[in-house]
Amino acid sequence: MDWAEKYRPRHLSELVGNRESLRQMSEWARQWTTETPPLIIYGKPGIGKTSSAWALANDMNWEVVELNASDQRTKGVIEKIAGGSASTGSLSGAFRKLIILDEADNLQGNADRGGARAIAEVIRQAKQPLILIANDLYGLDGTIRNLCTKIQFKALPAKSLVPRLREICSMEGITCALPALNDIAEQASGDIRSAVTMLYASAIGKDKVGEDDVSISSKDSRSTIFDLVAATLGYRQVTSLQDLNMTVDETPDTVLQWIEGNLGVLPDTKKNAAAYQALSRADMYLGYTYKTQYYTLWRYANILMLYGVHDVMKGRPSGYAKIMPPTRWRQMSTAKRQKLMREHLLSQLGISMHMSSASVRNIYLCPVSLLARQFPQSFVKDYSFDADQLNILIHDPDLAKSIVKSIDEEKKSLEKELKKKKKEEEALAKKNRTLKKTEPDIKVQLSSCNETDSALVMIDDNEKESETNVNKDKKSSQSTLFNF
Ligand SMILES: Nc1ncnc2c1ncn2[C@@H]1O[C@H](COP(=O)(O)OP(=O)(O)OP(=O)(O)O)[C@@H](O)[C@H]1O
Repeated sequence: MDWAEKYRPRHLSELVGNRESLRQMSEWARQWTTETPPLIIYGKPGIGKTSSAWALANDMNWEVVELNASDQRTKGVIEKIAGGSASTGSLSGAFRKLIILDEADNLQGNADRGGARAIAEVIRQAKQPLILIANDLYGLDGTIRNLCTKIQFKALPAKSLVPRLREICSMEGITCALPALNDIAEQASGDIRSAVTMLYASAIGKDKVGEDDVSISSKDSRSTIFDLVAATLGYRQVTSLQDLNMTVDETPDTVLQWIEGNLGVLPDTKKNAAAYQALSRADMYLGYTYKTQYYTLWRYANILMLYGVHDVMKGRPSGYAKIMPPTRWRQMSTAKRQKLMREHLLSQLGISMHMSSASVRNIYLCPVSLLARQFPQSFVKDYSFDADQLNILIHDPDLAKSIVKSIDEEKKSLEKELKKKKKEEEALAKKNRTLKKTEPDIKVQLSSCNETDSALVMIDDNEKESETNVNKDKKSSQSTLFNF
């Protein structure tokens, strides 16, 4: 068994980091009733989302049913598992059954004809605790997203990974040099699964793991790109930048973005300009390459970006460099998320207005925004918008947040009331049923009453008869004038 699986945390207390998120999960589970909204746990891969859901179930002594993207996750299937009784009464003695919908951002992919809204309805009615797990919160359908309580899991800083790696080493009975552990933790970029797997790969067949074992075993592109960028910027001395570049498993345009992202602002403006000029020339060669499909030109791009920038940086004292992935990528991923959100909103509006998303965007977005500003509550209710989506239309994040919050609260209290009413109705129906059950006894009693009544009547009649007889007798026994 690989170590990532072998050392999967079994209890919440064994998980590293994200303490506040774990506390919220535990609180949710302890206070769970059929009225509690399901959870969405979201965040980067390999940081403990799935493990925490399993660990929670273990801590609560709940059974687990996990539905992955490969399973058929139709409305019918989820309904079958999540519906039914609120307690399992299972053979294992578990009181509840935690349903885990992993990769929930892919839920609609294989949904049945009812689609996401139907699944949302099933989730709303679920009689068992339910946790949805996703990498991208906005990959989830809006209706489903708005139904759930959201908990974010964040990637962990390298320093919090090292103790966990050390713990695994001691459990495996191996020694690992601290710089090697630091190296692994740095390279993992907050992904614990990747850190544990790297440690496993470095330690195969060894009792001791040194720094060299890590760099040899980790053919991870990020480790060499860090080296390459550090060497290009003059923080590290290497014999040949070109040779080092050959070992990097990245295309030249990615390397260029890494160098540009870590260039920073140099105090000497002339040097700054020269570095950017080298990058710009390299970029031109990349353009020629893609235009002509003549990949020999890559070499020119590489030489220009590596040696061009290195030449400017000459004389920098070597030492520690904090090399980071280009901020442009982070901005791009935020922009991508916003784009996804916008597209989803336009398609929702388009469906209700019977037109394409493009028409809504190009022609009607302005009047729709004005309407949304006038009637924000109706928009949120009709389209199940969350605060971010409403904000796209009304451009007022605080107002959007407060409107969505108040509607959520209203919805919750309404649902509570409905459930209360339903419970009352159920109780009344139950009472009626028990009354009906006891009715035949009453009938029996009544019929037996009738029988006694008739018996009494009979007795009465008999008595009357006997009375008349007696009377007759009396009469007959009485002496009359005729007897004499
Ligand atoms: N917080 C953590 N503490 C300890 N180990 C962890 C933690 N997070 C992840 N791991 C290790 O990584 C492995 C994978 O974790 P898990 O499946 O929970 O990640 P995930 O966030 O759900 O990833 P994905 O989104 O890819 O499913 C675990 O088996 C465990 O070995």
